[in-house]
Amino acid sequence: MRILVTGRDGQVSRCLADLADEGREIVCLGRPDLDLTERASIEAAIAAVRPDVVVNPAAYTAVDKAESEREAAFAVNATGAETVASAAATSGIPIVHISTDYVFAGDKDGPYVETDETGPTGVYGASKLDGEKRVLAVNPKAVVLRTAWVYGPHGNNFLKTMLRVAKDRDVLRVVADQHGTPTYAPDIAAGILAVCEHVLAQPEGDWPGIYHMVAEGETTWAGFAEAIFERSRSRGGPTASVEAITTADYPTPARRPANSRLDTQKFQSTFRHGLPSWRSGIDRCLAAL
Ligand SMILES: NC(=O)C1=CN([C@@H]2O[C@H](COP(=O)(O)OP(=O)(O)OC[C@H]3O[C@@H](n4cnc5c(N)ncnc54)[C@H](OP(=O)(O)O)[C@@H]3O)[C@@H](O)[C@H]2O)C=CC1
Ligand SMILES: Cc1cn([C@H]2C[C@H](O)[C@@H](COP(=O)(O)OP(=O)(O)O[C@H]3O[C@@H](C)C(=O)[C@@H](O)[C@H]3O)O2)c(=O)[nH]c1=O
Ligand SMILES: [Mg+2]
Repeated sequence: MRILVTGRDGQVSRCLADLADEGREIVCLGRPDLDLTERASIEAAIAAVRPDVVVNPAAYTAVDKAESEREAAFAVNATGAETVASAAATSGIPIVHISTDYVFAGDKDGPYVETDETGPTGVYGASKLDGEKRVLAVNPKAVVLRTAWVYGPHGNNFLKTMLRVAKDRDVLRVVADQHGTPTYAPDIAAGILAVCEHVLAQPEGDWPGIYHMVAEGETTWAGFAEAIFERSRSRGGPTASVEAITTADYPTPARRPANSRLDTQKFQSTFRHGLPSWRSGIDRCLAAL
């Protein structure tokens, strides 16, 4: 199996690269070689690599900055995603596209299922939602995987921010009224691989569509921070105590959903694969750092 992955230094791209082995070639290409805003660079990459499947985790992911850079966010997350999907479709190649829990408004009581109404609260979520629709419209062999709260050893994420800030401070104020599921990037990469294998094993199967793929369980950002510090402390790493605050106490340019828990039943039953608990990723991440 040969997989073309967009982006080279992203959290998920790097973890996919780590899964390459004999019989599984994983080619990660980023800017300037592959630029989501340059159709020619995508076509050239597909022609050169001749992949069995294309995976698209590259994205504009700066949630707050997107509020003032709407065009840049849509150029990558909406138009760029469409371009990757349509270039793949031209060669009859399936695409696995990565999306986000931030497509939801967050006012549902329970976990969101794939058929629930969307309603992004910010520009980033809106651009990702537009990307999902475009990908599904232009490539009949498209899988859209919505994941959430990604953390891992590579790149920037909430876990690394917490460890960094804890070096200088004893108490961190963290919002406790946004509910979701931290998901470890290497587990996301393994999940993507399971999807690729299924798609190639059953080319005519009934798999195209949207799926929710997050770790087991749920927490809040404050709960995640507490768990990070508990595990870090026990390993002799940086630690701090967490003061639970509300979203109103922590003003940001972009509004985040209060609830972005995702139901993963459809993903698990279709692809016969489940992700480990969000907690179990923390120790693995600290060990890898
Ligand atoms: N991070 C998170 O918490 C979550 C992420 N997601 C989604 O998961 C996917 C992976 O996220 P993650 O790995 O964290 O993202 P990162 O922010 O770690 O990486 C994004 C990558 O996209 C690349 N990129 C940006 N613009 C372009 C472009 N025009 N052409 C080519 N590459 C580009 C970046 O390159 P460069 O390094 O050069 O900037 C970077 O390598 C994304 O689609 C994201 O929307 C979903 C839920 C949560
Ligand atoms: C750093 C920090 C953040 N927060 C809050 C702000 C926010 O509500 C929440 C998370 O902050 P961050 O900016 O790290 O996370 P954010 O950029 O919102 O993360 C999102 O990224 C995109 C790409 C996604 O797709 C989402 O799934 C999600 O992971 O924690 C605190 O309360 N205290 C703090 O010290
Ligand atoms: Mg952020």
